[in-house]
Amino acid sequence: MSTIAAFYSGKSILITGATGFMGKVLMEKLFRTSPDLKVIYILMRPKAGQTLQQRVFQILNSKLFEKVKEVCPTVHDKIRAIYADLNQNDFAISREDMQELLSCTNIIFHCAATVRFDDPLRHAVQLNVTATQQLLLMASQMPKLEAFIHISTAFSNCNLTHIDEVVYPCPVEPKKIIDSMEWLDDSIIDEITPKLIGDQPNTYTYTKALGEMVVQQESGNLNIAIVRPSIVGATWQEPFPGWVDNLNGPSGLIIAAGKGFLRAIKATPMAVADLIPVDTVVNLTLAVGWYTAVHRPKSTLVYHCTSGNLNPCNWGKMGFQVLATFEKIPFERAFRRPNADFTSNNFMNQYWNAVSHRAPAIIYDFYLRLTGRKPRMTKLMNRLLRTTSMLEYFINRSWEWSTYNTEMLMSELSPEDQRVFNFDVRQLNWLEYIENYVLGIKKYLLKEDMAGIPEAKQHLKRLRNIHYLFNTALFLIAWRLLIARSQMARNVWFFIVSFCYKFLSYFRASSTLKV
Ligand SMILES: CCCCCCCCCCCCCCCC(=O)SCCNC(=O)CCNC(=O)[C@H](O)C(C)(C)COP(=O)(O)OP(=O)(O)OC[C@H]1O[C@@H](n2cnc3c(N)ncnc32)[C@H](O)[C@@H]1OP(=O)(O)O
Ligand SMILES: NC(=O)C1=CN([C@@H]2O[C@H](COP(=O)(O)OP(=O)(O)OC[C@H]3O[C@@H](n4cnc5c(N)ncnc54)[C@H](OP(=O)(O)O)[C@@H]3O)[C@@H](O)[C@H]2O)C=CC1
Repeated sequence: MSTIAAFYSGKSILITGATGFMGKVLMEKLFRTSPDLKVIYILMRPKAGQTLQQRVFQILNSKLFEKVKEVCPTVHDKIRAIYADLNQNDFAISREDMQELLSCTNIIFHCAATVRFDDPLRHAVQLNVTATQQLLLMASQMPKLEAFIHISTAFSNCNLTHIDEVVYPCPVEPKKIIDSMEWLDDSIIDEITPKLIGDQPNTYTYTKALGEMVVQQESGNLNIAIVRPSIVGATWQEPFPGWVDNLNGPSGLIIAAGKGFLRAIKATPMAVADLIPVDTVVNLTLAVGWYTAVHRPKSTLVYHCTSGNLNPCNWGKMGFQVLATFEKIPFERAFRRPNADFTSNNFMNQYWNAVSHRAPAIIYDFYLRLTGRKPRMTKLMNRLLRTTSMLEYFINRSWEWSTYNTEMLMSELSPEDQRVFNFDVRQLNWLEYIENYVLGIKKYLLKEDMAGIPEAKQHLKRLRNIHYLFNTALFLIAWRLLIARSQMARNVWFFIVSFCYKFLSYFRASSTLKV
């Protein structure tokens, strides 16, 4: 039996962010491999009109949990949803719940965070720094706690190009930032944000770096580890390939490209696309939980969960494979044919934005207005361009992450654990993975039926014909205008026509001779 799976049996595990992308996969794997675990406490809030119980019910009834329900029929009873809002003092947890958490918890996985790049600094600090500090305080009062695993990001130090598995100091102490958020008003915070974040690209990476520092400074006697995944993508293998349920990272852009909205993006084709499947991150996280609790390393170990140094793939190859997959598995009701191009030149990027994004949106909105409908394409396009501009930082650079700790951990695992908790990305076949990723987006995010593929292909053919017709008409109009204005263009035109005529005459004469 797997040593790691056995370790989690009988344990009470606390997870923050369990309703998020990574949190769900973490819970699924825990229940599937250690069905005898005692309980999983999930700190969560009601959302979108759903109570805690409704949210849990929805998660457990999703496709992701189908296998779990076979292996662990009592899964409903083993989840304890605890009302908590990480934005509030003491997380607004009731006294009884707090008592239970403090006295029973064995392992903590802290996944909750705001992952938005444009969150106001105050909010990002509250969730990614202050909440981490409060959770550590709670952890320090848990007599049975064996390990605290903090999920950070490989980009928390993306202002560096070579990143080691260490916590780097931040220019301003996290405590000072937390204190200042209490008395500064929003307008001043907005004004000083660019100065504070310095060479970090956004408030997300900045606050994740501060969060790591808090973890290191306040670790006390706790057994703590930090896991740093890079760009987390759909599942590779488990519980099945291609599962994804949110638009973060590449997923949103793959949809935009597949639906024909995204036609060009400023990206460096040779830059490393450091994508990592979510099930790989979860496997490493569970292995880290076990190792930290059992081996109790003297200091806080950082584990990079990245693919670039072991099995690199670049954005050019990834983009090509995404487009190739659209040929086989097109998305339904595309706006234009999928044909996204990478450009590393600023001027060309502006040009394509005007010609391939804004102009078609304006034309389409004009058509909607003419037919008495509400225009919406320009708004959607502006949103897409804002999103691409925010992601540009990450697709035009390459980073090198050292993975000594991660490799050390791999060597510590038994062959059975290496199989059950596989995080060796050298075995990943990118082409197959990307194809499954696109398929997963179609099935689980867009909820499109596979039976609709022939109709989607027909639709793309129609779009291609419209495209050719439109281009031919445009060319003829431009040419007609040119001929009317320029003697030179007229001469070229007559030369081409007479050349074609001569060629045709020669061709006809030679074919008559043969007969
Ligand atoms: C050929 C192709 C090549 C592809 C090539 C790809 C390259 C791709 C590189 C990526 C590189 C990242 C590298 C960092 C890796 C980390 O460590 S960070 C973790 C990942 N974090 C992210 O990706 C967050 C990025 N996103 C954001 O920050 C914000 O969404 C943006 C980009 C600022 C956009 O904000 P916004 O315009 O205000 O839009 P927003 O309100 O968020 O959402 C618009 C709509 O989408 C929905 N939505 C937004 N997010 C979600 C979600 N997660 N789930 C479901 N619905 C959502 C909203 O509900 C909303 O719908 P409506 O309410 O309008 O109906
Ligand atoms: N996705 C990625 O590409 C990467 C993610 N990471 C890290 O991995 C971790 C998980 O990310 P991911 O799963 O993708 O993120 P998601 O955005 O999918 O999930 C975030 C989770 O945090 C919870 N949360 C947010 N605010 C609060 C709050 N005030 N109170 C209670 N819970 C809250 C959310 O709950 P709710 O459902 O109620 O909103 C949700 O469960 C994060 O720490 C992130 O920084 C690191 C690298 C890349």
